[in-house]
Amino acid sequence: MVLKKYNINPDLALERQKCTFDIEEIINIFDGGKEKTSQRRKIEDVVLKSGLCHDDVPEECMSLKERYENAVRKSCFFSKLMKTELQEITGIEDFETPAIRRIADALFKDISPFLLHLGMFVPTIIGQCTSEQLMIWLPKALDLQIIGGYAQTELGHGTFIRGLETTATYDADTEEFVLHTPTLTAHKWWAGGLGKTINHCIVVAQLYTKGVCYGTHLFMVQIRDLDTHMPLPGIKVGEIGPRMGFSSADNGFLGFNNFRIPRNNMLMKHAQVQKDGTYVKPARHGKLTYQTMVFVRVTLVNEAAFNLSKAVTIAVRYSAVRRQSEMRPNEPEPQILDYPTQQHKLFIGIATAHAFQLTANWLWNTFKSVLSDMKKGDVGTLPELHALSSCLKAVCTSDAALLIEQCRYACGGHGYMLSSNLPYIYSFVAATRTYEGDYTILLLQTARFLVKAWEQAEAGKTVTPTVSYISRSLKGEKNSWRSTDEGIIKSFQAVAAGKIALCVKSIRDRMKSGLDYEDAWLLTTVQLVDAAEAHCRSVILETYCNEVRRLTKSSSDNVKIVMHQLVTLYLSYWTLQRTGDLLRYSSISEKDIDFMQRQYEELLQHIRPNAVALVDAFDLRDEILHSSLGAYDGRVYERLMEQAENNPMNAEPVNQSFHKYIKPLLQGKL
Ligand SMILES: CCCCCCCC/C=C\CCCCCCCCC/C=C/C(=O)SCCNC(=O)CCNC(=O)[C@H](O)C(C)(C)COP(=O)(O)OP(=O)(O)OC[C@H]1O[C@@H](n2cnc3c(N)ncnc32)[C@H](O)[C@@H]1OP(=O)(O)O
Ligand SMILES: Cc1cc2nc3c(=O)[nH]c(=O)nc-3n(C[C@H](O)[C@H](O)[C@H](O)COP(=O)(O)OP(=O)(O)OC[C@H]3O[C@@H](n4cnc5c(N)ncnc54)[C@H](O)[C@@H]3O)c2cc1C
Repeated sequence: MVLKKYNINPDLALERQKCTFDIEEIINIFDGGKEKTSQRRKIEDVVLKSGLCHDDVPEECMSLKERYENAVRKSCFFSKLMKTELQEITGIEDFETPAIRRIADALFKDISPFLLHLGMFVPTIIGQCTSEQLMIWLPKALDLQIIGGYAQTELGHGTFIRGLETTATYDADTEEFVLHTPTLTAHKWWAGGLGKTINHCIVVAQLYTKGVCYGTHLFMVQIRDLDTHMPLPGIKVGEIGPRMGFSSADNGFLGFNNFRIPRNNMLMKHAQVQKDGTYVKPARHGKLTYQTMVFVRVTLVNEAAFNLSKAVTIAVRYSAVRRQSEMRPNEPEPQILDYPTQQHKLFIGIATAHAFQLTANWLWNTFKSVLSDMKKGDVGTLPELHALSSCLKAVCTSDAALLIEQCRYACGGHGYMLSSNLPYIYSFVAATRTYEGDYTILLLQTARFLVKAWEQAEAGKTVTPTVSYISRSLKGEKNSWRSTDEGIIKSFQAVAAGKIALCVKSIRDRMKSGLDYEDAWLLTTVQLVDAAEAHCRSVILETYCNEVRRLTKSSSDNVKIVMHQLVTLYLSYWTLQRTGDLLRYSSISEKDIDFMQRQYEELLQHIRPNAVALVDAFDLRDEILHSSLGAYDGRVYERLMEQAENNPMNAEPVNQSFHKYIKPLLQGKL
């Protein structure tokens, strides 16, 4: 749609006058510097001027088939733009640059069928291929001569990768692998782009050679003819059907009937099958084939932050424009943003978007540093990265989904309109809580690491920095509550340590009563998930505080103040959410809790004048927000009416169903 130009709504104009800080300063902090901001804006200008974002009818009014076809059209032209103008004008060659990710949302209100190509296919080639394989596939994939996806999940198994049923059996006579789908439940299911778009696919299958199964490995498989796009003989492929979201992309199913691929199509950076069928196991770590999942989990923390920033921008701007009820009899209706309960719903969204964005950046740097260790042959830091990326992916996507839904509640009935964009944002983020490792499963992975860390610390060994609080707790350090940043973080660490201690005790007690380790673990999993979540909270709180302090060192005082107000709001909010835990594991008193409650309520008032400016500082263009409620000019009612008038349902005054059904019904002739 072409966005009509309106004058700024006077309420929003007044809000912007109240701002106490330089918005540009905060924008630069989150972009990573002035230059990055200007580079991002340049990219956005190119894409927005390209005309690619235009739809003749609103996306939500198209049929599923039309939505898919429209998204393919845009993906192709956007890919061309990335290869040509964007590279030439900005000098940017990296598809994963955050600026490309952000502006992609101006094209796709839902998602691109090419997402998995860039999000998983290319990263898997980079992470799992030998240098020879890389030279064959990477240039083609980057140049989009081949388009790929990542087919791991099956109809019967998603979480339990070791339970996957697809087989890849090596035939030494022909030097080929035979891919086969032995059962109904072995069909690949869900892979993005698989339904209709891609011609290549990374397939995860159980490797058999010389009659022995060596577990799951990755294979590059061409599934469609490059010219006709017809499925190759031996391949059964299609779309799985309508979903809650992801409607403009094509999630697919895939079955193999003894389908042959060359030996060299096994991705052999870590494990190999030699020509005679001899298996060479990975030299360093058994789970290196899971690396793409770790990469995506890291990027999903960023997705949580970005999508939450969109939702809260929409809801805060709307709340500044919307007037409802009265605070005192006969007074004019206030902006709903003036209600403390509305501020309570929304300001935590702003603070959380900051917390997650800074945590995402920190996690990304940790990921890069672990990759560089691994390149040198050191896999020692991988378990901690796995534990961190697992819990952060779980907690950040889950919190973001809840807060986005809260933003929708904050917009009342209008938030329910698809044109608000809140339902799209929610259904996208709700899926991220499940895919790439379900919430519970990933927290249990972190819990496994925490219990091991506890045992190591008990044995007097040094543990990694993110769990060093365990050693302090084992040494008998008692928590004394202080309502400072450091004090609160320490208390949250005490909560995590207390919960891990109880898990360890429960497991041991259960084993003493005769259970084996597996059963003792299983019966403790409710507590283990809880302990991993508590650990994750302490990591987010600490990272957020540290990063704000580091990044605002040379900022103006006003930016320091407002950024720190948000940090304090976040710490107070979580303290109040977790009073039960804190009363149990820290020395917090009822008086302290009263103080935190008052501090929290005062902070809502302090932040209130800057609320609109703070969401403006996410610097999200209207074309990215796609929202009738959240546009920069605040012309909510004009846009809602515009959307209604453009609704294809209103193209004819009387719908044909009246003549076909209603009239005959009215006349008793049906
Ligand atoms: C033109 C178009 C424009 C668009 C452009 C936009 C630009 C886009 C660019 C970027 C955007 C990025 C966004 C990306 C979005 C991507 C969309 C993704 C869609 C979804 C995809 C998927 O879902 S793929 C499928 C994912 N599946 C899963 O995650 C399954 C979850 N299950 C598991 O991971 C495992 O089964 C599980 C870990 C649960 C258990 O594994 P198991 O082998 O059984 O291991 P276990 O016995 O429990 O543990 C043994 C041991 O191993 C350790 N370990 C386990 N996993 C890992 C690991 N990953 N790394 C390291 N170590 C691991 C574990 O801790 C144990 O250790 P020890 O305790 O023994 O020491
Ligand atoms: C939109 C979307 C896109 C996707 N894209 C892809 C893709 O491109 N490629 C791909 O391969 N896959 C993809 N997936 C699949 C996704 O990775 C899986 O759905 C996800 O990993 C969860 O696995 P599952 O569906 O088997 O859930 P299940 O494992 O069946 O989980 C169901 C429930 O059982 C619980 N549960 C399972 N095991 C345990 C356990 N051991 N202990 C305690 N509780 C347990 C879970 O917590 C959950 O509550 C996609 C999924 C979605 C929704």
